[in-house]
Amino acid sequence: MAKSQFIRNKPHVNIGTMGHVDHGKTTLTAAITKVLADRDPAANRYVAFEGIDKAPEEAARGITITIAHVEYETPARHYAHVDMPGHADYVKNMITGAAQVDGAILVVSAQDGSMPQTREHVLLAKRVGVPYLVVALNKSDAVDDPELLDLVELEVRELLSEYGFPGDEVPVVRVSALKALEGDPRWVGSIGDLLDAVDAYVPVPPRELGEPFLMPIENVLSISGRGTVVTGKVERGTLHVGEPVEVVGLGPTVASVATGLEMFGKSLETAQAGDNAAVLLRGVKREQVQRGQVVALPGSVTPHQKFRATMYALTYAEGGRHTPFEANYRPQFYFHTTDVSGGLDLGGLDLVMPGDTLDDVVVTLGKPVALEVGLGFAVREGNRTVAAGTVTHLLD
Ligand SMILES: Nc1nc2c(ncn2[C@@H]2O[C@H](COP(=O)(O)OP(=O)(O)OP(=O)(O)O)[C@@H](O)[C@H]2O)c(=O)[nH]1
Ligand SMILES: [Mg+2]
Repeated sequence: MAKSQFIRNKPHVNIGTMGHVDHGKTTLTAAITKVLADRDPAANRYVAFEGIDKAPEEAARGITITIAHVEYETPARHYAHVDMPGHADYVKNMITGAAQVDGAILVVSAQDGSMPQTREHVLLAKRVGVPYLVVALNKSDAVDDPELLDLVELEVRELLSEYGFPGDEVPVVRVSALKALEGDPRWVGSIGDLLDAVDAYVPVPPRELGEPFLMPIENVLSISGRGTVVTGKVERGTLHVGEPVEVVGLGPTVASVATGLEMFGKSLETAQAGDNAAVLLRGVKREQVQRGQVVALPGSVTPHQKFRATMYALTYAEGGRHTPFEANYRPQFYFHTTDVSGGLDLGGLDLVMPGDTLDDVVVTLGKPVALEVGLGFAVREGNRTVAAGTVTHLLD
């Protein structure tokens, strides 16, 4: 299959949209691709609203396109943009770092102002270390009174400052995603202003290119005539076509060689930290690999079932429980890209209240996972994230 080459001629930056339900995150994502495709059709493709949150059948063709990723280019940069489909996914993905972004666009409806999930997302962004936020004051077309817009802007700046972001400095851009999609020149210009603000305000982060290669698997595809392909975001290091890798966690470690690499459907010679890559694995059957494993430099990470950790139990206002949990608690532990069930030894405590921080708990997992000291995880019940933790010592 002849593929065009991915040209790494601009810095690559990962961003995403966050904000309260219905404030226009998906419409804005579509509008950004439209405005950029109109400006530079050679570099950009318009992705309509309907094409953004759902899994396209073309997943098998453009093998790197995982569900919610959209790519686009400004004159300065190449962006991968993630539009989280729902609140629960958002919280889970943020807290585990699965959707680690270099910056985020906080979408706030100018009609409604800051709402509960706006606050919750700002708090989580701070807690998980999203370094930069840019505010899109969306639906500005629907507010006639400029003083009202000023008021909403002030309120958002205060909210940001309350959670430790530089509320006075953060760019706040008044946009209308809907009118920009309809081609209204004034509002098309507003999307341009927003992109300029993102280009200028969100720096290109240092990438850990010298570290051992690691990519948590998000998706597994079998491409007829080629073999098994795994996709995910490269967390660190670099991988060249032809290099050996191991697939680690959840079952026996699988040794393979990366015989092909792609990004957004274009072939790559080298995948590197920050890329949303697809890796073609030589001699691996589809059933041998799964979401939740990692692709790593051989010998660099090992599977473990037992570890010590620090943990923070989310409050009800942060989306956590409103009741404490007790000894013998058996929730799900979300690592990298998947849940594994396990037990929590509270080290003599009887109860953990929402809002508590625990310095030393022991977790025993039902299955081995590729673990390292410093790795973050979420503790979940059903779809709800109730706690967040960090691995401090590996035991077994
Ligand atoms: N007037 C006006 N309406 C808008 C604008 N942007 C989005 N909308 C409308 O707001 C509604 C919600 O938009 P979405 O883009 O689905 O919002 P969302 O934040 O992605 O919503 P969830 O994914 O459900 O959290 C839709 O009916 C949009 O047409 C805008 O700039 N102006
Ligand atoms: Mg949406």
